[in-house]
Amino acid sequence: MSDVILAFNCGSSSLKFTLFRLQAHAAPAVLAHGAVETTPDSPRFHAVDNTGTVLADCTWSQPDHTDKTAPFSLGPLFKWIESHLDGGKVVAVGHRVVHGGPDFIAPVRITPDILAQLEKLTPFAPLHQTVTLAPIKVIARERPDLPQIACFDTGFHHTMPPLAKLLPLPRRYDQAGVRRYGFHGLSYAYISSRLREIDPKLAQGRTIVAHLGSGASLCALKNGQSIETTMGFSALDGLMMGTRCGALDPGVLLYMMQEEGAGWHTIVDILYHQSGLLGVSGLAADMRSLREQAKASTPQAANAREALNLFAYRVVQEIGALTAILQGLDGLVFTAGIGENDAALRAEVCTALHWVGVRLDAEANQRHAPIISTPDSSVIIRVEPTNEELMICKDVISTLDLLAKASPA
Ligand SMILES: Nc1ncnc2c1ncn2[C@@H]1O[C@H](COP(=O)(O)OP(=O)(O)O)[C@@H](O)[C@H]1O
Ligand SMILES: CC(=O)OP(=O)(O)O
Ligand SMILES: [Mg+2]
Repeated sequence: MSDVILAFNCGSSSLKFTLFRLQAHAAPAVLAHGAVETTPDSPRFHAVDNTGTVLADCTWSQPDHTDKTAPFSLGPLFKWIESHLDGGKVVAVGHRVVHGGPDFIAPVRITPDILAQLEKLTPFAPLHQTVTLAPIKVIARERPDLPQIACFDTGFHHTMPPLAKLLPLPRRYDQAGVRRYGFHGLSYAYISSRLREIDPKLAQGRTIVAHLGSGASLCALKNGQSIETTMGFSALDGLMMGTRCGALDPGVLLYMMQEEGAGWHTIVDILYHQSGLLGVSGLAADMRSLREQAKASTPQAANAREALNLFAYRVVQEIGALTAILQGLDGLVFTAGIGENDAALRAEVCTALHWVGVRLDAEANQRHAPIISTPDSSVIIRVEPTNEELMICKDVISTLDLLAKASPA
């Protein structure tokens, strides 16, 4: 009977999951992956196997739960998993937890005490932390005997030098944990380990990884370790995103408060949900949809084009800053939904980086090839799919020392 690990990668509107089968002498094998939409109006469940064949596509009615911080059930998901495991058994669950605060760097087994400590970090990432802790609470309620491991999005950036973590505020804020942490660490940890496999020389050099998804950030890697990143204290900082503003003059917040009487809830909603590509275009947060709408000759399409241009401009601007911190650039890796799929964005960014010695192979870029720079480019440009779920699975295996017990492949 095979042991299976369930990895959750929880976002604001969906719970993505991947099921891995443990193998004694091989990498974990993907059995299925999918998503549960947890918004009340669309409790949709979708799953495919490792070849992309659809295994499930249906809606689930969700019973109401009194615990408003974990208001859904994962019973139907576990039932579905168990009916598709051929006698296999889920032995542990790993979760991407967005904020580990100053103390949580390595993955940790969740106990009631650890959960309480993670909840205390909610003010650091009010939306993400609540959302990523919700499935942990649901499973603790519905499957109390199942070991659960928290894997932190902030953990990978603990190697940033102290100066990169310090905010220019009165000292008491740093003492209260108000400092720069960085996010998307599971994605960067995966890309860093992947580079060691596919390009060991580059892995030892100076590389910027561009994780461009709904949330977006850049990470400066030196010899495989994070030395700087564009997100800081919260997942609002840095690049412009789908609905988030990215770095913003704090004077704008003062203006909103003073001139519009905006309170915490209004400001959270504007900065997290109404800004970024959505705010500037007035049309959509989703890059693919915006690219389509930008083709029209309407005034709204002009706004869409400006939103796309600003997105690229911010990426170029922040790559410039990270290149200065790295004191040069050997590699640039594009990853996540936009980074992996949007050839136009990559082309715009690379054209603007001509001064650093970036030379793009336009044909390779169009077909999303693994290497999209020309041989004479002084910077190697790569497109590499991220795999946060595999990192979560590996963290679960090492934390619980599961490999010793795994059956052969
Ligand atoms: N073929 C594509 N071309 C351009 N953008 C794409 C494509 N496929 C996905 N995207 C964009 O990727 C983004 C989502 O990225 P993803 O990494 O899945 O984000 P998240 O995990 O944060 O939800 C969306 O803006 C989506 O439009
Ligand atoms: C930290 C963060 O921004 O995560 P996501 O990209 O999933 O929103
Ligand atoms: Mg993501």
